[in-house]
Amino acid sequence: MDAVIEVDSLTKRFGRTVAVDGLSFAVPRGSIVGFLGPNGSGKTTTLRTVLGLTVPTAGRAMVEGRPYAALPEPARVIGAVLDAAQFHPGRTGRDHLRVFAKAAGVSRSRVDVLLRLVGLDEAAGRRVRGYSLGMRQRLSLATALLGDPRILILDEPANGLDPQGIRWLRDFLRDRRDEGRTVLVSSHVLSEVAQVVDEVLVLHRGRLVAQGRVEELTAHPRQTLEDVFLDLTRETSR
Ligand SMILES: Nc1ncnc2c1ncn2[C@@H]1O[C@H](COP(=O)(O)OP(=O)(O)OP(=O)(O)O)[C@@H](O)[C@H]1O
Repeated sequence: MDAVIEVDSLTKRFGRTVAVDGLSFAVPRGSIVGFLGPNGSGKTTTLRTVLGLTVPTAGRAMVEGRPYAALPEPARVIGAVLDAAQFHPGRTGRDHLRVFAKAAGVSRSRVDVLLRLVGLDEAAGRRVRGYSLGMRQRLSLATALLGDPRILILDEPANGLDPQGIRWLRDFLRDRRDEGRTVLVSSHVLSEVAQVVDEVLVLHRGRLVAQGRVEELTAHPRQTLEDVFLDLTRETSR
């Protein structure tokens, strides 16, 4: 397998909390992988480690064979939407992207390409303070794509989106995959991503409890992925 992300025996402790507990997995190139688990199961911590934002207690996370910090042109390799991005409310969507494009050494012309791609071209001249949550998510996605990265990491991108927004997001992810990109997308609500993912990783209390293609995990014809997920992550209160 041509793995673009490899997590190897990763452990992260915060004081006495074990957020990630000996986690290993690989993400194949050109796939959409769902990173699933209930609240507090360690998804964000893992994704932050892949992006070099959290230092592991033990183990490692590699991107295209190197730790994030050793990537020669990280913006061209991996783009991320981690949490509801912070936008300057008085800035227009276009200005927001221009500021980030400049910082990333990306040409201004790419800003308009991306605004069209995420369907914000008409709203680009409006201030972000008037944007809906869905529009902010689109702007975050455009920001993550500035460097034309081969890999996208999205932490709970469907949070707060309405059904149209979720459908738009699914189509958007499929289109990125069909361009040959790899997407690792986390969610604690399985139904948001079940239709679009090629594979899922199910996390529970910092450990991998299942990994595989959706149809492999739902061996029984009447069993849905939701059933499997709930079974695997029962007694989740922590
Ligand atoms: N900076 C931190 N300091 C202390 N504890 C932390 C920190 N970050 C995460 N944790 C703890 O580590 C555990 C895993 O958290 P994490 O955010 O990785 O889970 P998650 O699966 O992303 O959850 P959610 O779906 O709620 O975002 C939780 O118990 C959390 O409280």
